[in-house]
Amino acid sequence: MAPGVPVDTFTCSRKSPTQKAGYKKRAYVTFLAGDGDYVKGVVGLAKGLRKVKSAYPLVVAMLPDVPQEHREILRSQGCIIQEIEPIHPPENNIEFSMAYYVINYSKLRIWNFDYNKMVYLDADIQVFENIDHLFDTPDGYFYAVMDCFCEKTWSHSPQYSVGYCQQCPEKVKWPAEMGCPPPLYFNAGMFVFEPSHLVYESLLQTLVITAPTPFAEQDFLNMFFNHMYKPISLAYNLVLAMLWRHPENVEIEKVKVVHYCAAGSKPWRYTGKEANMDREDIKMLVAKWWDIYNDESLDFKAEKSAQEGACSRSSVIASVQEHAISYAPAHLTA
Ligand SMILES: O=c1ccn([C@@H]2O[C@H](COP(=O)(O)OP(=O)(O)O)[C@@H](O)[C@H]2O)c(=O)[nH]1
Ligand SMILES: OC[C@H]1O[C@H](O[C@@H]2[C@@H](O)[C@H](O)[C@@H](O)[C@H](O)[C@@H]2O)[C@H](O)[C@@H](O)[C@H]1O
Ligand SMILES: [Mn+2]
Repeated sequence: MAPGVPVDTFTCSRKSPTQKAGYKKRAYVTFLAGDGDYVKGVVGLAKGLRKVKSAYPLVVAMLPDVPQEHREILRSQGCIIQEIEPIHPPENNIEFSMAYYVINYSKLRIWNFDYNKMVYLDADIQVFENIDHLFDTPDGYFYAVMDCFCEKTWSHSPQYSVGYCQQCPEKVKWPAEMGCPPPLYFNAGMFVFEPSHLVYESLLQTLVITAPTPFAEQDFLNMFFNHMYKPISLAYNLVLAMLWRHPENVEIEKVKVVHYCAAGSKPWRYTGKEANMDREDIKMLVAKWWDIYNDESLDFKAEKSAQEGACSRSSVIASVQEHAISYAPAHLTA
């Protein structure tokens, strides 16, 4: 029998110099797959976070099919590249709302990252005001913004068939004969979470026994985290369709984060031809995205960061700034 190993061999944990007691490893994280043009979204996001002087880095969870050239572009913009392997859903004949959603299950790898708290942002998101205070939300919850069921992409759902939307639950009430209304449902383009190897294992074990559904990993995450989901204000993830579906819920001057997820709204592919894309507010938001993308003063400057060192001015400011987190209005969390 092998000689007993002293118990304390397993209990002592050697901390790296930066991992001092109480040090919280935090970062924004996005996801990049394929050799297409979403890399422009990540560049825009990296520059947007720099423009608002975020104190935290942007990690890119990257699939193997991202070309070397795109990796270099993102490294040159100060992104931290974290290679991940794809995650495919169980064998199925489901028709996803968008065929490419099948690869979005790979997002689940971020739960296995070595950070205490992260803010996930899709690559088609732009941050126009500093949201670092989200890292100070109380632990133990899954923070995200409530989605809308009114777009045609939801035509498969019972909500869409009865005309019900959680954004206006009183407008068309959920029919009593259909039982309880669906649980609050978040858009998975932006969320605040705590990576955990235990949760990661549970996610993967649950995934293999869960039949895929039209909104792929977004549906899966809503099911998995339903018990700890805490809705936060639309200001943190303006799903563009809200502008024409629920304008009464949108205070555009308070919006900090814009999610270019409506059909035809990806700024780097924008033509203005799809439905609603000729709206003045859409044109303004697309132009705002391009202003940041084209602003060379926002390009990453390695030497400047090195001089500022780890404790950059913005990280000191971020650590002392107090911010009230605006949660979703009460009527939306009934
Ligand atoms: O070819 C693709 C498609 C999607 N994505 C990533 O997957 C996320 C989710 O896809 P998308 O934002 O298009 O979904 P939507 O929010 O529009 O439904 C994107 O933001 C990207 O981060 C990617 O990297 N390459
Ligand atoms: O893989 C499923 C995707 O589902 C979500 O996008 C949808 C959703 O918001 C619908 O409600 C809208 O109608 C639709 O336009 C939009 O594309 C997430 O943004 C994305 O990150 C990803 O999880
Ligand atoms: Mn998106």
